[in-house]
Amino acid sequence: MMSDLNTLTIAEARDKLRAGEVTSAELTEACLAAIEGAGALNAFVHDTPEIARAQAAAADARIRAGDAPSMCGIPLGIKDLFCTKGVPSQAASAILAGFKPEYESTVSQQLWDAGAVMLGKLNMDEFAMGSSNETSTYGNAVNPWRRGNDDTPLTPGGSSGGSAAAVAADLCLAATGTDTGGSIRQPAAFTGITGIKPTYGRCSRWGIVAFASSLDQAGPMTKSVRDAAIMLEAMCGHDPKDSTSADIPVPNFEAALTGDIRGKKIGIPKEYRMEGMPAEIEKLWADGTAMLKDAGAEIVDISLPHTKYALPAYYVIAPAEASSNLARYDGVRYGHRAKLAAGDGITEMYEKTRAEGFGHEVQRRVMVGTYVLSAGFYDAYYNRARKVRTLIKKDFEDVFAAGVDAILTPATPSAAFGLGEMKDADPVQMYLNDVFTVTVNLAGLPGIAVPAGLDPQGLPLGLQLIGKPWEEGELLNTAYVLEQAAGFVSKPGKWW
Ligand SMILES: NC(=O)C[C@H](N)C(=O)O
Repeated sequence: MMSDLNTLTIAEARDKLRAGEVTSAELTEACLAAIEGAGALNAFVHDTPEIARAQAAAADARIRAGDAPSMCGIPLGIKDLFCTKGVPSQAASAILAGFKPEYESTVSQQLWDAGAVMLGKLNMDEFAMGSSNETSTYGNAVNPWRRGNDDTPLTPGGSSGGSAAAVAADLCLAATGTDTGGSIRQPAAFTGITGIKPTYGRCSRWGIVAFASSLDQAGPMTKSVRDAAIMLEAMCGHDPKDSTSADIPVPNFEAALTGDIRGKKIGIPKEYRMEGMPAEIEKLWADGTAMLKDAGAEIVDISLPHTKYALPAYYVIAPAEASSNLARYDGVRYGHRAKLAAGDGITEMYEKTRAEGFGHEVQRRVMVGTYVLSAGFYDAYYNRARKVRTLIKKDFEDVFAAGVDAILTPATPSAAFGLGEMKDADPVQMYLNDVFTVTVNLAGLPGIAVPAGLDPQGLPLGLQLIGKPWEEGELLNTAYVLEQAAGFVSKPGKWW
């Protein structure tokens, strides 16, 4: 058996599987062994080796029979936010302790139908609320990257931190993530991997635990842009069970990777040049711009004037929707119910259950959300935020209407930070991580993070490309050009 099969990309593994050079069973065992040796990363929170071995055997039979879709036999990790039938699906929350869904999310079902293999469930921020994975009931996942020889543990980002850590550390070939305000792109950037949030409506949200329904989207987290194209195609498509899922044909995204972006217009938005932006982020952005220019793209300065209102609008709209979505966790239907004292009634049951079951960040969002939706404040906060959202969307529409094909920005305002460094600080500090990513969710656009360089301490940095709605193929192709030009091949040194 070849060694290090877990380090393969999806595309490499697919070609070897089809050529009969490896089996899915071998790939799966390599990943299971890698997971077993990576407890220190706390990336996988429920392993499913029996399911993995059975799916791998079925995939091998399919491949032998000549029926090998691209994802067939590929071992994956699944974010704990996806409901997986009979397998704990807790959204990293104590309130869903013991919850094993009776059904499978549409996205994960599509992956299994395509022959992919489930290795287990991945750590995340509780209900996807956070940017460091520190709000998880399982404790945080750890970034496999370190600053030089400094062994300070770093965050893998959030909320899809377990997915990012697992892919970066080669515990799986790829993973699913979800992105409400940056949860795929920020952890991808922090761990040197690729993550795409497709257009809102591309992937079905059915069976994915809801956080903020008008913003949530699923997407792949992978070791390359090609892998993102392959896996995204298997994840998206119309689903009548989700009314927001779009009935739009799914193209062959891999075929879009021509590497030719000559004549494409790339916009550089001046509002993303924040005051006090670290020099390494400035440099990364300038380098990325030069790479696209060298590849034949036309670089244009653009303005997205309402950008500065995006973060406040997001942190009104997302909590508002969360407070409504999370009302269902009441101690009655599933998950945790608090022990009651004699004389406690239903109100005490709700109060105690929710106080015990939800972590602090989730409680904060439920309170903020309830406040901004309350009768006296609805117009001042929620309605105003919705109007701002419309303006942000229009900023992008205007730029695309003027001929811009894609927009280049940094993915995050910094490299990965130390665990614990921001946790107890002002929550707004944590929210600032999302400053470059939330606009994309508010406007419903596709956005991709591509690793493009290292900071002076050797940590990965990512660039973000934002595309036109439903043009993921074009976006992936531009990202592919950036990836090839940046030539990011670094891997974290193994310490775990
Ligand atoms: N879910 C996300 O996209 C993460 C974002 N940082 C949030 O806390 O809302």
